Amino acid sequence: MGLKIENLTKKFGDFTAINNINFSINKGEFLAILGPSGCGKTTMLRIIAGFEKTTDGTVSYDNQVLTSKDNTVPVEKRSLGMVFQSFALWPHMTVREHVEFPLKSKRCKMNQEEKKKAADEAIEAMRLTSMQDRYPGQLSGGQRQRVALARAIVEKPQILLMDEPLSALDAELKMSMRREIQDIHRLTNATIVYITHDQSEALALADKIIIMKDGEIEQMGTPEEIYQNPKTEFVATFVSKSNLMEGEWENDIFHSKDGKFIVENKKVDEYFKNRNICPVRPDEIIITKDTDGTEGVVVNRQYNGRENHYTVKAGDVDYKIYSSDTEYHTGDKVYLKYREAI
Ligand SMILES: Nc1ncnc2c1ncn2[C@@H]1O[C@H](COP(=O)(O)OP(=O)(O)OP(=O)(O)O)[C@@H](O)[C@H]1O
Repeated sequence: MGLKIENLTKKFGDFTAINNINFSINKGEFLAILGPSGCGKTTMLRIIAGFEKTTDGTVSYDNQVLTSKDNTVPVEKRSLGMVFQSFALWPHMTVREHVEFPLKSKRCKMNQEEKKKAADEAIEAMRLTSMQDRYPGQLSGGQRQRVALARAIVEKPQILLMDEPLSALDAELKMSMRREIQDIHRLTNATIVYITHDQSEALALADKIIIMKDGEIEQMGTPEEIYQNPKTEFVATFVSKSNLMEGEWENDIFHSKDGKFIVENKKVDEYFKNRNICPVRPDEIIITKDTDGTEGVVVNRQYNGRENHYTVKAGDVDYKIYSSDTEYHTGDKVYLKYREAI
């Protein structure tokens, strides 16, 4: 077994930041912990790293207890690499000095030749060879984060902890750095715990995702399970921006309240069926002029290059719809239907 968290609870005074969490992932798996601000993601990561004590419960890796209420293996004795949102680089150290820094610790058992080889490999893996003598002030944001990544992997740690490593970068750079993170996972085969509040990042990178809310796990699963088969309203709306349509389920067929929006052949969790709700993603709704759908009015339209994001008001409810159709405008009367998966 890789990383195992059992009955983990963390209180700050009377406030419970982590409430009795349990999960495990295999060695070499990439876990993303996804949730809104304040849900306890960073606290969880800090406990796994050993920066923070627990109030209750244990963290183990490879069947060795790293953290429990009474006993904590010091951070420097854990085989960990860490990357933070802020990069955490020192202005007076070159790229190479940053990457070599972890190798100077007493726990590093490599000889000089092995250390040089490890630094060379990490620098090359992060494509920093030509700039290894530069200082952080002479690097772009993406290059700085590559230095932080090279430093994190130079000791070949078993566990890599990443706290929103891409959130300080602009949108385009974020996309290209995802490749870097995937390469690191492939090269190191480390067990990765990756904190983010960006749904698309978690879906794109992780083998498993945990959705956290108010210090608890809402759902854990593969990206496909989380996206296609949410088990709570929070997961449905937070991850895939689903509309929560009210109506009635009869066996496997859903009818909206007006009877005109009919959903068939969609896998929906019993949780929603029992509440007579159908989560419908914005890309699963078609806007049409055919009058046999649910009637509404376009109240907002935003073009994002690939598709339009429409808001359609039907009764009291605003529905989000992503569509490649450009012909509808604010104020238009339209009808909504379910788009079955092809
Ligand atoms: N040292 C502390 N003392 C008191 N409360 C704390 C402490 N550290 C965190 N908290 C509280 O615990 C909760 C969880 O914080 P945490 O930093 O883990 O959230 P997060 O999900 O990482 O949020 P963000 O995405 O904004 O960083 C928050 O309500 C926070 O105010």
